Amino acid sequence: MTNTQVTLIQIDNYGPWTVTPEPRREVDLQALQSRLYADLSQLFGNRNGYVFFSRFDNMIAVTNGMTIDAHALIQESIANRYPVTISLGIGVDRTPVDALGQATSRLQEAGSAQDRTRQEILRGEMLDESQRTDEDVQIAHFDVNNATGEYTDRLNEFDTFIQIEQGYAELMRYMRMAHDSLSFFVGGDNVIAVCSTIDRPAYEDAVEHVRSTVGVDLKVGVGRDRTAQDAGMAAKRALERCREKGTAVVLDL
Ligand SMILES: Nc1nc2c(ncn2[C@@H]2O[C@H](COP(=O)(O)OP(=O)(O)OP(=O)(O)O)[C@@H](O)[C@H]2O)c(=O)[nH]1
Repeated sequence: MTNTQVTLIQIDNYGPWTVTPEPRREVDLQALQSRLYADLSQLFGNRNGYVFFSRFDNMIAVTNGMTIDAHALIQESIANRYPVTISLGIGVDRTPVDALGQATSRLQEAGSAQDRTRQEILRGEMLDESQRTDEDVQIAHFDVNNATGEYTDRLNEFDTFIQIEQGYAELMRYMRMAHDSLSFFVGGDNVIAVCSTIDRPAYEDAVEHVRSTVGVDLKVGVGRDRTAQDAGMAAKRALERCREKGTAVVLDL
């Protein structure tokens, strides 16, 4: 049974900051957002967590095994290096969506994302060490079949992007609605889903749903472990076995 610890990362009062004292250059905001994502990816990654960029002003991390002190250190490190601060809300639940819901409530209860006085909130529930098991995190790594031959080598980059994004949009909605799971585009033709306890037929249904709805062919490798990093690596190895065996779904559970 999965038990996911999710951290919502929110830049404090970012909207007003982007236009104070007047609108800041968009290229500078893009550089700030991508550097912040890169740093958070490394800071959480060094502690076996995964960070996904979602909207960049908000990011979602899977943080099983990370303590409140580890979160506080990351928060301090960002405040020391950036012109903005971050708030962190943490939740734990059987499904990733419910864990994110709890993490979100912690921040919403503390005030608005655009409240000048709501800064560097650090609140939430953490998995107790004694509760943790090797089944806590289930990660599915989805990949478009032959994206290079079908799209990259045939279409211009924008039309390729539309195809990949359509597959992603359909998959993220399906996994959210049918399985309370969170799917994130991670570049190229890859989507990583943080899942609830899902079995093989459900993954087969997800792949079939995306194929029949938007015509994008996927394969998926699934892994499970104590941390996002270990489950994610197991998923990548399972995806390689999809390639070797020519099958759509390989579970390493
Ligand atoms: N983020 C991320 N990107 C990847 C990964 N593997 C491949 N990519 C990206 O995805 C693109 C497509 O690579 P593949 O999925 O290996 O190629 P493909 O043409 O779809 O071939 P098959 O997947 O074997 O059917 C690559 O050019 C990379 O940009 C991965 O593990 N993570």
